[in-house]
Amino acid sequence: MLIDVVDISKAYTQDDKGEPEPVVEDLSFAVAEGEFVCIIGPSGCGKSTLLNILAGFIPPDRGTIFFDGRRVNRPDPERAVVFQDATLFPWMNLRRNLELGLKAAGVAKTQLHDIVNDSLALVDLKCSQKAYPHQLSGGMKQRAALARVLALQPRLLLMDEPFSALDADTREHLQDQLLKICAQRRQTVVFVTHSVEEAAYLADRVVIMGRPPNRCYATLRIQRGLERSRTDKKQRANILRLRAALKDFCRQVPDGANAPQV
Ligand SMILES: Nc1ncnc2c1ncn2[C@@H]1O[C@H](COP(=O)(O)OP(=O)(O)OP(=O)(O)O)[C@@H](O)[C@H]1O
Repeated sequence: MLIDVVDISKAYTQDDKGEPEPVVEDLSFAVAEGEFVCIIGPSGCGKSTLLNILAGFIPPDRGTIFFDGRRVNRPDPERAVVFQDATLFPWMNLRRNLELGLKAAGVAKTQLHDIVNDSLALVDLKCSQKAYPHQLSGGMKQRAALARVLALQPRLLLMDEPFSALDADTREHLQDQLLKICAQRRQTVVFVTHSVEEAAYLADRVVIMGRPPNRCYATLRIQRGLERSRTDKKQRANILRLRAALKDFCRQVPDGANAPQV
């Protein structure tokens, strides 16, 4: 397994005097190399917290994350993150934005040109390399943010609702582009989304997180035919199973119960 999440828990204190409120509790799952795993769950259930722990931005209070057998305890370009808002530097054109991340990662100057070209080509943005962020549409900015991260050739791509601010057509186009890139690179992805349809379309497996205080977790393997479809019978069944699991998870469940595989 590329990632092993072992019994992690995280609590936050909302003010200085209050008791820490658990956000993630005793969560375990694993992700294989090349697998696409989506995380879904109701608002506030700790999806972004989990992603930040996987990225090494924040430590869990208990439990451990292993990445390729090594304990995760700090951020690393091997585990790159794409956020909901494309955080591009507005005073730099696209090419410069991509170069900056590569320079910070210590990539040699002689390699920059080719890596940036390849990464922009992957997301169909080579023609816009001289454009500044304010000259790009929302979808183009998000593709640029993806290109910047792909340029680093991360072994794990962590994505926090990267397409949620986009219109439906752009979103579907980017989903397909991402899947194409993942197939080309055998990219491992952990992708947070609110959308059951998005999770069912993109994921090989979905981790479902329940709502506090009585939380539980389960994983669901997505069933599909040879071709991915947004509408076929298997896909409709996946969506229904995910919806049913989420509905269950938003209800009160027995304290500490860890749900079985859905
Ligand atoms: N740094 C922090 N300090 C205190 N509380 C926090 C902090 N970060 C998150 N929280 C709280 O932890 C809970 C989970 O937040 P998180 O953003 O992980 O949930 P989420 O499932 O990603 O939510 P959403 O779907 O709405 O984005 C929320 O109640 C939030 O207010």
